[in-house]
Amino acid sequence: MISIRNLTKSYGGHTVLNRVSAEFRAGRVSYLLGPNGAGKTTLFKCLAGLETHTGTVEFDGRPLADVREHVFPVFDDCALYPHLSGFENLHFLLGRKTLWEDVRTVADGVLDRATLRKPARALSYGQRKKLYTVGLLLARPSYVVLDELANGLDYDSLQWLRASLAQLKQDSVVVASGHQFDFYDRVADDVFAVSENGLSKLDFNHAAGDRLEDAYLAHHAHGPR
Ligand SMILES: Nc1ncnc2c1ncn2[C@@H]1O[C@H](COP(=O)(O)OP(=O)(O)OP(=O)(O)O)[C@@H](O)[C@H]1O
Repeated sequence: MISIRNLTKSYGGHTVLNRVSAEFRAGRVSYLLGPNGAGKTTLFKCLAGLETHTGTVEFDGRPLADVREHVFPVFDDCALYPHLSGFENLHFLLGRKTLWEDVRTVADGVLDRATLRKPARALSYGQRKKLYTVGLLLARPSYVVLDELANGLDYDSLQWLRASLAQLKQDSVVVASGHQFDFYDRVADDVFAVSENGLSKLDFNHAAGDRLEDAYLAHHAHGPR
């Protein structure tokens, strides 16, 4: 579990998150929704130790410093070393050499060998996203933080990503954000809204047919404005 307690993050005089608390549980995908600029990426940066903040973040009761190698954050830009090949970038992401045979077991046809041999600067936005997802599937980290991973993926890749997230969450805490409600409708187990400096858990049960758009609109109508 990832536990956040009274986390506050400000940039200069602008408070983005004000004393927010939440628990993201293992075996579930915790999905964060919220308008542009609400603070989703900022929260993820705090979870990954990339921003200073007040309040606490614990990973199964331990501070980030103790578990850092088990935390795998993926940000929207999917930063890669541009002059290195896809394979070499996987090496850096995983801390070990990665063979095509390893990739093939998880890539399921969405990323081929020739693409991984190209320098990363020649990869499309969607291919970079898929490279990171392959890295995740091979690393099997305990804590996964995904900022807009589904952005830019084609139809088949989205089906693969959905199945990949279902696999990943079996032994991980997965926290994700993104604006594609129709994709996350069948991915999200727990839903949190980031708005007005706050973070609140919404009533949502995808097994009962709940829709994220309805949950979002209800929160928007009745939540803090
Ligand atoms: N380094 C920074 N310095 C100053 N302000 C920042 C910085 N990073 C983010 N902000 C501000 O913090 C607020 C939250 O930004 P953030 O990127 O977390 O939003 P978001 O919810 O991820 O948005 P989106 O849905 O557009 O990705 C915004 O007002 C943004 O301008």
